[in-house]
Amino acid sequence: SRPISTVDPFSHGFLGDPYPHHEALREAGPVVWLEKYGVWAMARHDQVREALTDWETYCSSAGVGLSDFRKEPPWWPPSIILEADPPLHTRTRAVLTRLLWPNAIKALRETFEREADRLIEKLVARREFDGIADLAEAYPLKVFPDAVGIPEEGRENLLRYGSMVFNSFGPHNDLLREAMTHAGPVRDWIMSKCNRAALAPRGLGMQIFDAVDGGELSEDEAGMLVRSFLSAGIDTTVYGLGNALYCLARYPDQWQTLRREPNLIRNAFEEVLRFEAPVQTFFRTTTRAIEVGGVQLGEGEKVLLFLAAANRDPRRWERSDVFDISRRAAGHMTFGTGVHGCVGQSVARLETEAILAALAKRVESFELIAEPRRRLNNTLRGFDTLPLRITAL
Ligand code: HEM
Ligand SMILES: O=C(O)c1ccc(C2CC2)cc1
Repeated sequence: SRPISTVDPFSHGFLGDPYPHHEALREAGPVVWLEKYGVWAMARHDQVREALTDWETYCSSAGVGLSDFRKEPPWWPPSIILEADPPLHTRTRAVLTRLLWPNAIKALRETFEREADRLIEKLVARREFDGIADLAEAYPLKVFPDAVGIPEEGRENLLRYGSMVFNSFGPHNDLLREAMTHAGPVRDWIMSKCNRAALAPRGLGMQIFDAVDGGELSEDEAGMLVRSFLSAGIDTTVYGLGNALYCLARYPDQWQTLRREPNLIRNAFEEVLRFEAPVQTFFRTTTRAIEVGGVQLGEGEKVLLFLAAANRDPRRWERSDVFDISRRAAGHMTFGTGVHGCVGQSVARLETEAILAALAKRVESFELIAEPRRRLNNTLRGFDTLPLRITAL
């Protein structure tokens, strides 16, 4: 017998307030059958970590969304890194790992910190602003596309494309349909940036094409990896930064601790990622029959991994529902883990830490002056608006 749940994890109700549903899924068993979609769910830390680590049993090449690429045509040409298994994945991942290595991040640090200081000085002068439009979107849309080497005009397409990408990992619901309304022009804009002619000479994008000249990639593969940067590198950090601002405004005592101890900034972002994961879920597909917690999974079955539920599993975390920037937050699943663990996490950390450091130098306190509105998405969790007022130091 297998534990069964009738919950719809892509409904507005679930996406709006997932935590009670996560708790129910964790308590139902190590693996639970989701009747609504005919897929398995794993919500406990141990099972999520195990599935992400065992890429041979739980593969990515059938897609990391609900759709099984072997049974229905993918909506986009599959990513040659996210939606690939070794050996293809090993070669493409090696290129991006080298480009985003700590040395590369050091080269970006000065620029990212200068841009953060400039933006925060402007916002402190304004006193009231929207934490999403004026900060969480504005900053990543400036610094990362600059680093990749694409021009300024048309960058709002990056947000539209992110919404298409992250909603496409879910079912054909209203959120996906809404995201796809202008899919054609948005996709054309994105693909127009994924070639040598569109990229600045020494940016991260052109560095991918340098790997072609070194014989590691084909010209087409290089274009696909630039698409990966433009797909993964913006919306994730926008939602992550927005969630950081929300947590620190919602728990002012944590902000006061952080402001007084800026060396906690790195750990504070890790706790934000654990407590309010911007990326909530990903799928895998079984490559063989396997028994989990006494339950038999068949070959070719989709498994929905609830990263955000694993992050609050009381089997792994003390006071798992408490936002505490002093706890050891390492071990959260929000960057994934194993061979597909986020290759851009150093960029994400650099962006968020630069903003938090710029705020800690100038802001005594900040508060929500109205109820924030959520931006629902099949994969991402975060806000559409975050009305903030700050008090300068
Ligand atoms: C807070 C920000 C971010 C979060 C929460 C995040 C989360 C994730 C997660 C969960 C995965 C694993 C997906 C899986 O296992 O199927 C992943 C992979 C990936 N991320 Fe990130 N990411 C973030 C920022 C970034 C940035 C800034 C970049 C680009 C520089 C990036 C590029 C990638 C790529 C290319 C992969 C695929 C890696 C692979 O499959 O080997 N991400 N990310
Ligand atoms: O390679 C890609 O296109 C890609 C798209 C989205 C992500 C999400 C996990 C951050 C990662 C990679």
